[in-house]
Amino acid sequence: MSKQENKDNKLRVYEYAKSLSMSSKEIITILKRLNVPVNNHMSVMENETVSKVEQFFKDIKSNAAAKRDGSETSRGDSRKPAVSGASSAVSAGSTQVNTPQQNNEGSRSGQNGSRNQGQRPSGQGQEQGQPKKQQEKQVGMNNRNQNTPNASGSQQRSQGSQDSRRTNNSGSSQGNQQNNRSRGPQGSGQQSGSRPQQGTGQGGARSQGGSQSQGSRSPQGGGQSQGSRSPQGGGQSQGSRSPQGGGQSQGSRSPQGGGQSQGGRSDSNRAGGNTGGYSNNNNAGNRGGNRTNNNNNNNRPGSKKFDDNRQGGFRNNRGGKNNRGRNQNQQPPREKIDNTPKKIIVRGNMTVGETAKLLHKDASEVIKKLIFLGVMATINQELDIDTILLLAGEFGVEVEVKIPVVEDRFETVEEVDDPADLHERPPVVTIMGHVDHGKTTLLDAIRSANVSSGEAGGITQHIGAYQVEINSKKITFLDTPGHEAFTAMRARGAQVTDMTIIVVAADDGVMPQTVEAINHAKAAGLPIIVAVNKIDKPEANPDKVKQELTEYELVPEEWGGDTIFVNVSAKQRMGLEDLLEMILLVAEVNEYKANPDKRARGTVIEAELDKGRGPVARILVQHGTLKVGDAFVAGNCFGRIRAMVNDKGRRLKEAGPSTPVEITGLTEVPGAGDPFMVFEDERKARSIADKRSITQRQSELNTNTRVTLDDLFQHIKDGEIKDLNVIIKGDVQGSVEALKGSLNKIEVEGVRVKIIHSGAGAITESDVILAAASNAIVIGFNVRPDTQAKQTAEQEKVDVRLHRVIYNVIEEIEQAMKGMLDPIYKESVIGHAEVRNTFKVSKVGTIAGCMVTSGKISRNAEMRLIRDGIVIHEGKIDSLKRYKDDAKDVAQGYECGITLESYSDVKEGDVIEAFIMETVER
Ligand SMILES: Nc1nc2c(ncn2[C@@H]2O[C@H](COP(=O)(O)OP(=O)(O)OP(=O)(O)O)[C@@H](O)[C@H]2O)c(=O)[nH]1
Repeated sequence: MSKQENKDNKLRVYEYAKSLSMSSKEIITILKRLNVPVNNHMSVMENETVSKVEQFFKDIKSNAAAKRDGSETSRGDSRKPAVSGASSAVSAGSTQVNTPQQNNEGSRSGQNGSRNQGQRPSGQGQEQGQPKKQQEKQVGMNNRNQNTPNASGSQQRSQGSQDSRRTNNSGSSQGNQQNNRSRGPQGSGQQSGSRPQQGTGQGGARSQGGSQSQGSRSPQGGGQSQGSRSPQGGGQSQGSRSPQGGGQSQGSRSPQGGGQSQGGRSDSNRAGGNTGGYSNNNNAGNRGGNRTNNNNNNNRPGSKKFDDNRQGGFRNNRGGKNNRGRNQNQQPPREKIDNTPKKIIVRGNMTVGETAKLLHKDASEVIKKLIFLGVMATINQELDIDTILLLAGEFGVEVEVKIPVVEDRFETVEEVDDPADLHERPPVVTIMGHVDHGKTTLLDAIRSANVSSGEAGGITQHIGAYQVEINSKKITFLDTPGHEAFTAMRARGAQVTDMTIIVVAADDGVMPQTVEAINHAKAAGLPIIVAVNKIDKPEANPDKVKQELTEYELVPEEWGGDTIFVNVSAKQRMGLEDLLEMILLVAEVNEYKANPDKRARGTVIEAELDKGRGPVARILVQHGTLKVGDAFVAGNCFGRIRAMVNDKGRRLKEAGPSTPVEITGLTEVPGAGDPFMVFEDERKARSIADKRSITQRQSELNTNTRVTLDDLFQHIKDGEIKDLNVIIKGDVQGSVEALKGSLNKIEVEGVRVKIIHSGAGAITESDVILAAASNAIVIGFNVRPDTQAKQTAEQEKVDVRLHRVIYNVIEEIEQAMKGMLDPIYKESVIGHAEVRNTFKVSKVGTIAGCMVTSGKISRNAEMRLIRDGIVIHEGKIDSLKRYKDDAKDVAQGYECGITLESYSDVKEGDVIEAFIMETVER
């Protein structure tokens, strides 16, 4: 209406486009698509044409609305307002209306429903009910615009409502904030405003609206905005519009403004703002400032489509370019969406940048937080897991640390189970003690006692470990006699035992191996039970044993200590039950538990190649449950459990924690103490086993297993050497014998010298080869290796020691065995200084005025004076000065004065080379 009525009463494309906040080109395109002849932006749009365009919009709108309705139901309310806004925008002519509504929906649930409904219907209602096409057009436009203020704006125009706009503006200006807030409403407000203007009788709608939303506001405000929306739907279509048309528009507008302004403060304001609608929007958009703008902005993205909210934009345009400008300029930054993850998974150290990315934060933000935590870091700096944990905590992000399992080193991975998954398991017990104190007899006695009591037939087989049952509780004994197996396993990192029974013969008392066993058990941190054996013997003196053991901090309970002592006779089978009960008591106290509900893991106790069955391994299941058919890795071998038997010779299908079993199905024979673990399938097991053997081979290659005197002590310490193999070559047989005699007497820390070969004459290549084969060192007394021997020794890394004094040989070997060889020193040049001047000072000598040309000169360094490439003096620096001050160090590029200790023949051009002697690690 407005445009047509305005000016020459002709609506031109550009005007129409402008009224829709669209480009002329867009309208032309639409017209062409509708097969309406059009030349350019100045072409006149007949009513019929406008109707067609509006119908086009409407179609799009209804299609989109239908789609959206479908999708909305599925999406639910969870959508973010922005998203909904966009979708609504897309949805066509009614979009703007929708948009606001949706926005509202997002923000306020109450209004939404009504608005939406109102809006859509309004579009339709208008068309149907409006007598004039123009109205329709406007409506159509409104529909588009409806959403936006534009629509209303256009209407206003038509009605000469400019004044009202102004008023509106004023109103809106006041109510801006509100308006702003009520983005959605604004849209709707506009519509409503516009509709009435259109004379469609929206007024009625308004009145309704008034009642709806803004009871509090002025009826006008409320009536307008809401009326327009929800009512629009119903009200409009039903003739309520017409009556309201003019009166409303005018009346309502100005009041609207008022309503807005007032409303602005209260909640109703929003409504008011909304209602104030178009004006508000305009104002809001323009003046209203940011929030409104925000609304607009928010709408904009969606509004790119011609249906959109943009229309609101048109108003803005109308309101003045400034508005636009403002809107644009003032576009406040979009609210940052907090996309901080709830939880992150960390698999190791990460740089600050990587961490920031994971936390969805800017690196700068992370760096700030780190500073706050006292960590100064750059973006590329690596953060350890602890720091990442701290950092994530600061952002309220949960961290799951998942260190990738090095599968081929599975024995190094400690498994942590949920305490709820842990179940009691039998204790695993080892028996240790001095030779002949009765370990084997005791083990046999316990086993046979148990067998005879619990097992029919009593046939047992030796599988390296066995279980006995007492008081319905099981105890697992490792029956590898002596402590060797135990210590060997420990040396391999296998901790299989829970407690140790130290057997001491009551007639013999504490002996060296008793002490050794105690020390081993203590080193492993195991509880100790002392079994005082052979009490059947008349000369047995258990108290003496107790007394002796107090020296090793094993004090019986009756004497105030906490060590359990049990008197037994393995031979007579006395006290065995007491011993077993005590074991259970210790187990109860220590609560040995394991998770039986996972794949099995354990240790190989013994393994051998059985003629009939192939490789057989006795293993102790320590975690999880081992099942027949499980694929596994044992050491560097793999296999699939073919059959499994327990210590009683019974076939088992499953074996839980602390169960010793003998398994078949291996491809090779693993070593005692090898770790055992089940894998998901045989292929995996094979690849893990392969990797393990490669790693082992590599580490074997890397380690120099050849013994030298320099690392002898280390080998001794590691328990790798019990005998130091030596080959002696001397000038004469007499000196060789003398040397042999002396070396044979050396024994340090249980390690002895073992002479594997000796003779008179030079050291030959065959001596060196023998030494290499038997991991020996070669001692040459007054002899030298021949050239070939020298080369082979270097190649084979055989340690050849040459001496002229017997005493020195003995001392060197002894020191090496004690790890007390004199340290080796290496010279390290630290800098050079060039003498530029010399000054002779009485009592001081010659001061060399120098320039440090490389490195540094240190006061404490040793020096050599070089003249023309020849070392003419070696000694110490006496004094080092910078100007008049003593200096500790003078760095490159600085001048200094140097005097040398007991040497004053320094000349210009000489070079002073400073060096220090450094200790070299053996
Ligand atoms: N009288 C008596 N003799 C016992 C008792 N226990 C073991 N013996 C005897 O002591 C000797 C050594 O017993 P073993 O069980 O072989 O001792 P061990 O500690 O296992 O010995 P090694 O395996 O060599 O370390 C045997 O002759 C047993 O018969 C006991 O309680 N009373």
